Amino acid sequence: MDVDSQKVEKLRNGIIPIYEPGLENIVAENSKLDNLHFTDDADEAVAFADIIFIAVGTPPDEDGSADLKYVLAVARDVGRRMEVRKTVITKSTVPVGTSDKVKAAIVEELTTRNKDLIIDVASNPEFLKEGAAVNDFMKPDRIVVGTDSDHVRKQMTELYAPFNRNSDRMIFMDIRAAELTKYAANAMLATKISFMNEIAILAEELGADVEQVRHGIGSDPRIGYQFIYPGIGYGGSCFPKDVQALQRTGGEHGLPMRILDAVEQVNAKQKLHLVNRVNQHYQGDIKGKTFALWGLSFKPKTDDMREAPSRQIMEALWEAGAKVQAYDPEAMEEVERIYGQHPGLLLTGTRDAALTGADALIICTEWQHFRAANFDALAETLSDKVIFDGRNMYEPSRVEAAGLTYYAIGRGESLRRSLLDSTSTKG
Ligand SMILES: NC(=O)c1ccc[n+]([C@@H]2O[C@H](COP(=O)([O-])OP(=O)(O)OC[C@H]3O[C@@H](n4cnc5c(N)ncnc54)[C@H](O)[C@@H]3O)[C@@H](O)[C@H]2O)c1
Ligand SMILES: O=c1ccn([C@@H]2O[C@H](COP(=O)(O)OP(=O)(O)O[C@H]3O[C@H](CO)[C@@H](O)[C@H](O)[C@H]3O)[C@@H](O)[C@H]2O)c(=O)[nH]1
Repeated sequence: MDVDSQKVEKLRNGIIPIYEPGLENIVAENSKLDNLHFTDDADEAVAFADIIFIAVGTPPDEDGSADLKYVLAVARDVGRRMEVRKTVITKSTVPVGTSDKVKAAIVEELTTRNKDLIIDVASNPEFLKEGAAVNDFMKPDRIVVGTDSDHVRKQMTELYAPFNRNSDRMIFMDIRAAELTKYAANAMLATKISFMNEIAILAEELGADVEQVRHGIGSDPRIGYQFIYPGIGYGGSCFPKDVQALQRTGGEHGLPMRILDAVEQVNAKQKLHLVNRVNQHYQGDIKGKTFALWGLSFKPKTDDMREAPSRQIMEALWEAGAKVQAYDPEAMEEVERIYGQHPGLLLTGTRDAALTGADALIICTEWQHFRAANFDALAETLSDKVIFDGRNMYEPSRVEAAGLTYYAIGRGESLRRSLLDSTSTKG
């Protein structure tokens, strides 16, 4: 059930409104098997379901806290319509205490209607990653359920049984602990990224290669290889808003979240790090330059542009009078929706078309498709023979062997050579 009727209509016709690998087949198969129905009619949805998941958006409010208006609207929708006992599960990422608010909103509606029905409200946060959503859902590393009801415990165990066969991944806990678990998980992952980005900047200054450091520390299982890739800052619809919401929650309880303050500050700076390198390379004058830009979405395998670092990078380049020729395998439509016919932006149909007439290349998203690059051809095409790589896609020596200047993130040695190179080119 979605209030966006156009989305519902598309889904009914087998059209997936977002790009998510593997989703189309699952929707088609289960629609065909009559396992899956789409509706914009709340009456129909509430009457049909024993268990109702609330999975609507929780965008940041003006003060950074999570805006609960959509979540509470669903709660009221349920309270206005339920005629028998229901279980309502909060799947949206919501601050601690929200399940109590959801229950209160439902009970208020029931009271208005003089109904005395049992309502169970529980928390079941979602941990999937965009671009890997299907696999993360089918093979979860944990299924967190916050509840104080044996009835819900039984329902959830039965519901998740098909995804829980190999080993028991159900983790039952208190509702408040479940709500906090979601924020703590995202905040920890964002912290790993900002930590690594800070180390990367230090590595640049010290002439060390952060990719070697990453291997060196990731091999310690206490640290692990995941989420220590330096880059141009974390984006997307979750980390930025969830870090902010947790900061806000701490603040409300007189507990400033000092680590998260730093995580956010480092991320904000990191998003402009590559632009600073561009300016440094061109000694502050990029007016009239044309930059090819590969990758626009906030990460590969999605068309999601929410908080994508590419946006800030493009906007900074336009501000300085440069033009952008951009290509992304999936996000072009979304970029067009956001920027319309921007005079500084040309969207090209292929990766190579973005290079035509460009002075330099900037890489914002590490789509697999960009890995196999022909550096000799790039050196021929790019008039200033320079690549600014925000995702450390290539081995610096290979790029430089083609006569290109290569800036990556935290690769001090290559940076040192690049800076020497650009100084000598400019005499
Ligand atoms: N996107 C992710 O990868 C991800 C992963 C884990 C958790 N989450 C959390 O899940 C929640 C949803 O995220 P999203 O990215 O899917 O948001 P979204 O904004 O893309 O989608 C929310 C949908 O809810 C619909 N909606 C709004 N009000 C409604 C109502 N009253 N009844 C029915 N539908 C309604 C909207 O029309 C929209 O289609 C957020 O709390 C987010 O933090 C998202
Ligand atoms: O080593 C890394 C890993 C990620 N990122 C960046 O971090 C952001 C988020 O990436 P990722 O976590 O893979 O994508 P999301 O789909 O936003 O998923 C996160 O946010 C979801 C919504 O809450 C959670 O469910 C997931 O568990 C959590 O990983 C992106 O900009 C990535 O480029 C890095 O810079 N370095």
